[in-house]
Formats: sequence, structure tokens, C-alpha cells
Amino acid sequence: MLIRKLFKFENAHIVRDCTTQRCSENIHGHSYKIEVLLESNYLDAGQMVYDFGLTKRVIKELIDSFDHAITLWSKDDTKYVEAMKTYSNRWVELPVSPSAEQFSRVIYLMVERVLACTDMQNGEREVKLHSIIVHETDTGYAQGFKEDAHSELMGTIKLEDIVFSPQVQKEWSDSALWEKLLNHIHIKNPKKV
Ligand SMILES: Nc1nc2c(c(=O)[nH]1)N=C([C@H](O)[C@H](O)COP(=O)(O)OP(=O)(O)OP(=O)(O)O)CN2
Repeated sequence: MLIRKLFKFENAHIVRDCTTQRCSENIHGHSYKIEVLLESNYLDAGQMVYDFGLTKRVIKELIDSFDHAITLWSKDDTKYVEAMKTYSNRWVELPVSPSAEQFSRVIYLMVERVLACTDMQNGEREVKLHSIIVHETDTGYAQGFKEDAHSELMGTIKLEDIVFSPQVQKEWSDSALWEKLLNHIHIKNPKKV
């Protein structure tokens, strides 16, 4: 059984070296729609794969890190990266360029870590991340699966290399959230939301 939950954010970027000139040479924004697809062969005590309400905690908060933020590629021109960090409080720096494809791989790895660190409380069993769909526009999307997220052919992405700005971290309900996830510290689901 597959379930999907939709999240949204507004984000700016430049995707260097792509064929579309407007995209590779200009800061521009998108109203992103992110679909998180979860799967299981089992149902929990509420006869659900995973209560949608539970996805609106850590998963939503992490995805929302990109909202009203600029996403930077750590290998972009240092002057550009530093200027963006100076003049914008909310930024996320990635070890990969922020194409829809790389967004789907990055968000896959982030949500996968959240699930691995979640202690289930309502009989949920073997809830796996099926894929992440990143709608960059109304007409174009990328869908990343486990093999894409971990693909050496596409370049290994280490979670440790994803950097959230101090302002983004400050706005989380727990400013140490990312640090905890990087250190595999478990988070107990609430019994009720
Ligand atoms: N495979 C990809 N192709 C493109 C990406 C991407 O991430 N992956 N990104 C872009 C640009 O960010 C661009 O802003 C979006 O391109 P496009 O779909 O062409 O956007 P339009 O709004 O112009 O598309 P319409 O067809 O007019 O809706 C480029 N390519």
C-alpha cells in the first residue's frame, strides 16, 4: 500500500551549467510541491500505513526549511555564495546543484533519516520511503527513489554536507534537530497529535 502527503515551499536558486539559459544564469524562484510517498504491507492500530498527522511534525519541519529560502550549491562561485549568505537569512547549502532531480535525492535522504530515527507508537510496521516527487513547476517534476538517492553514478550525497542557515535552524521547534538526526538520535512519535 502506498500513501502520499504533499508539502509546499517557495524557494529560489540558480542551476548552473544546465541547458536552459534563464535557469543557469539567473536567480529565480519556484513554488515547489513535494510529494512524500510512504509504503508498507501492514496497517497500524488506526488501520493506516502511517497517520498523515505524524508527517506534519519532523518531516514537514525539515522540508519547510526550504521555504522562503535560497538554495545554494557549495561548489558555486564563492563570491555569489557569500553574497547570498550575507543578504538573506534563510538559506540552505547543498553539496549538489539544486535541480529538481537533486532536490528529490536530497529530500529522500532527509526523510529516510527521519523515518530511521523515529520510534513508532501506534503499531506502524515497516514503513518505508517509496519515493520523493519534486514538482518544480506545474509542468515539470522529478521523482527520486532509494536507488537514485544513494546512487554513486549520480554522485554520493552525504547528509553531513547539507548546511541549514542559523535562521532556518532557529525556526525549528528544536534548533538541534539536524544535529540530532545526523547523530542518529531517536525521536519518539507522540501517542496523539
Ligand atoms: N530536468 C530538469 N530540467 C530543468 C530543470 C530541472 O530542475 N530539471 N529546471 C529548470 C529551471 O529551473 C526552470 O525554471 C524550469 O524549467 P521549465 O520547466 O522549462 O519552466 P517553464 O515555466 O518555462 O516551463 P513551461 O513549459 O512554460 O511550463 C529547467 N529545466
